[in-house]
Amino acid sequence: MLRSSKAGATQVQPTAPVPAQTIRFTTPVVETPGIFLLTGWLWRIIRALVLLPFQFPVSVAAVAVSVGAYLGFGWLGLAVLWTVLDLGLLVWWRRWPHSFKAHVALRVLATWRRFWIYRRHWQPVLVVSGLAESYLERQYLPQIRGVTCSAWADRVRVKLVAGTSPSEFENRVAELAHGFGAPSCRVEVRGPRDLILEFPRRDTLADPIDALSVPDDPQDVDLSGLPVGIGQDGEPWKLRLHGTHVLTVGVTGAGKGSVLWSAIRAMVPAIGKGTAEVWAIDPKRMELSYGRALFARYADAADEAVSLLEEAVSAMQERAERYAGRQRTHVPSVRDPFVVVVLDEVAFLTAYHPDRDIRRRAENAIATLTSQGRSVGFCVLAALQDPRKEVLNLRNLFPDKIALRLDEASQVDMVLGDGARDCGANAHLIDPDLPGVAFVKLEGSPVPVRVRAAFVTDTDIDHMAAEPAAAGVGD
Ligand SMILES: Nc1ncnc2c1ncn2[C@@H]1O[C@H](COP(=O)(O)OP(=O)(O)OP(=O)(O)O)[C@@H](O)[C@H]1O
Repeated sequence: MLRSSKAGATQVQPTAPVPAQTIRFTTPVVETPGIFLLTGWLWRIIRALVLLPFQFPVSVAAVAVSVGAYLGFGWLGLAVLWTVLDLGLLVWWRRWPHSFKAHVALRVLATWRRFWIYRRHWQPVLVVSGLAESYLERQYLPQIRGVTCSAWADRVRVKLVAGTSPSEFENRVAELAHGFGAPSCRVEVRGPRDLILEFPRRDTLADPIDALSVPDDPQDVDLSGLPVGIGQDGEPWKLRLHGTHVLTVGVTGAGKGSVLWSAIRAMVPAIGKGTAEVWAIDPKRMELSYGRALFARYADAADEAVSLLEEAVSAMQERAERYAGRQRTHVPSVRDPFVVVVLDEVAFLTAYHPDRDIRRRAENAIATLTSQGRSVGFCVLAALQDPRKEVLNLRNLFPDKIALRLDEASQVDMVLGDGARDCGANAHLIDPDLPGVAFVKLEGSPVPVRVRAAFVTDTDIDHMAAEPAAAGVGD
């Protein structure tokens, strides 16, 4: 019925000119001659063959030597060659396992994963996640420049399509991780159009870490790099306290206590010698009270805590006055020890306490300590559950921050700075079964790295407290 012209409906072919448009310009379709296609393919094959020895020198050499052995000595020659080669590899593996792992095992693994995981899935994953670019009806994909493997992760070096930015990858870390079957993905920008995608193969931080050993000699305590845990790459996580202030943020049960205690533990020899002091504020009375013998000052009630903070401010100012015009940096000594004010749940004093005067005094003292204490050997190491500005508007006075498990995605950038979540610091996705796992920005690393604090048990604290007590700390 509708097809009938009597019904008043006119059928118009989509490509037919509409009456008002008598000439319609369209792009002519020109068929590519077969010779061009063939030449294109030939060029690619020749280029790949020429580049092969440079890209995979060991594999190409192995194939070339095998072919030579076969041509020269037949099957027997080939069998002898491979037997000798295998025995050589066996001896290398048994005798120098680390070198074998770095030069053989991880390289073979990288080649395998490059082709089997990344090359094979590259186009579908990038197209579906929206990282393929189209221009004049042609599709452009970022290129894989290389894949390397470490003991725990694959690092895929990528050349970006001109005109795109790393933020497009940063916004799709979840899609990439799922697409390549990895637990997470981290983006590291190396230079223009050059970035690395890091895909862990397994979680190296899945098992709790026992309290780390403490050096016997106080001289060996490095206050600018105290070992407090392990990084995802298996290297020690070193926390700087001297010359900075540290804010540790995490929901209840995230493991803030383990960060505080690991830092205190790493300082024990210096505490024993008297070149470092811990002034502890413990509003919950649960976290720090166990190791009271280690602390030069301790307070739990709010008014005492504020007095302690004000005392720290006075001591800091007295030291600054003495140093003025004479000394620009602090060197820990028994006369002028490095003082760490450890503040558990700082919001109790600055936001939750009902007395306005307590809140104001606490905030003033913390602001003074954090803004003036660094160069004269005073450090504030604070723990906090809720990083919002309403709770702690002083958070920007802490140069170093640790993001343990957080409640919301938006809190990641509040703690670690803008763009941290885009780089893969998904602190809000940390497994609740992994207390002590955190994201931190380390010196020398432009992107946050995943770490786990060592777990200091009550027994460890007992042992720690025994030695400095003997040395007179806490009297
Ligand atoms: N680094 C760690 N490794 C393994 N287990 C840990 C670690 N840190 C904490 N835990 C476990 O998680 C529990 C909670 O840790 P912790 O009390 O330190 O959390 P928190 O963040 O301080 O919580 P709250 O704010 O409620 O005090 C601990 O009792 C311990 O069993």
